[in-house]
Amino acid sequence: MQHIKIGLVSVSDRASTGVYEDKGLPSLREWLDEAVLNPKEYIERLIPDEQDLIEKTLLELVDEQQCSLVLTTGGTGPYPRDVTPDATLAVADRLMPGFGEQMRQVSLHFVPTAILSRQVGVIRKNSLILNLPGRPNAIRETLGGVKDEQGKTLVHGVFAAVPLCIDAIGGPFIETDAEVAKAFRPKNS
Ligand SMILES: Nc1ncnc2c1ncn2[C@@H]1O[C@H](COP(=O)(O)OP(=O)(O)OP(=O)(O)O)[C@@H](O)[C@H]1O
Ligand SMILES: Nc1nc2c(c(=O)[nH]1)N[C@H]1C(S)=C(S)[C@@H](COP(=O)(O)O)O[C@H]1N2
Repeated sequence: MQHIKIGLVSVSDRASTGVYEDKGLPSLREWLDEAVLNPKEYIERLIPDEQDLIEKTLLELVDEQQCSLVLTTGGTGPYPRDVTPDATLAVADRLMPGFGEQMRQVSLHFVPTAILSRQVGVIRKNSLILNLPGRPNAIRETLGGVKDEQGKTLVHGVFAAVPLCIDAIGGPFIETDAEVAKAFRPKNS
């Protein structure tokens, strides 16, 4: 299996200044460890809600570290200091609107305020960047989707589409644990 480098960015004023312990990075790692079977290297950053710094961090993770996937958590809402989507759009080569659309759809199954997240998905160079909401539970919810008590998928999480997207931009072939997030690749793709 191919090695994959993944950038993880927790954007939170309070977690980055120690007001509370950051649960964003551990939750991202925990979910990815369960879902992705490839050997993985995580590059992690915990930063405040500052647009310049978020942009610089994304540029470093994509251009210098060459992460194939970058997941951010936090700072996607309507509050004045929520600027993660703005920073992500500023470094984007191409928009992938389906990721934001689907995450809001999935999240509506958990919270009626799902539509307040301005989260986006974009491609920069050979990297896919996805914004996730800041509540630690939102990571599992948006990536994994909605499952019934037997674990059967009721609504797909967005991770089902991540491996094919990364194939398309020249990244490593991602294999997943189908119980956690079944990667969908159309036949002959
Ligand atoms: N990185 C994090 N670690 C732990 N808990 C978090 C984190 N981010 C958010 N939360 C929890 O989710 C709630 C809502 O998150 P939200 O992103 O709206 O925080 P916020 O109001 O933007 O503040 P901050 O940027 O300081 O985290 C927070 O009050 C907190 O309980
Ligand atoms: N799956 C999921 N999506 C969610 C939420 C959540 O708890 N779970 N919270 C919503 C709320 S209350 C807000 S304000 C927005 C933005 O959150 P953020 O600023 O922490 O990124 O995400 C929304 N999307």
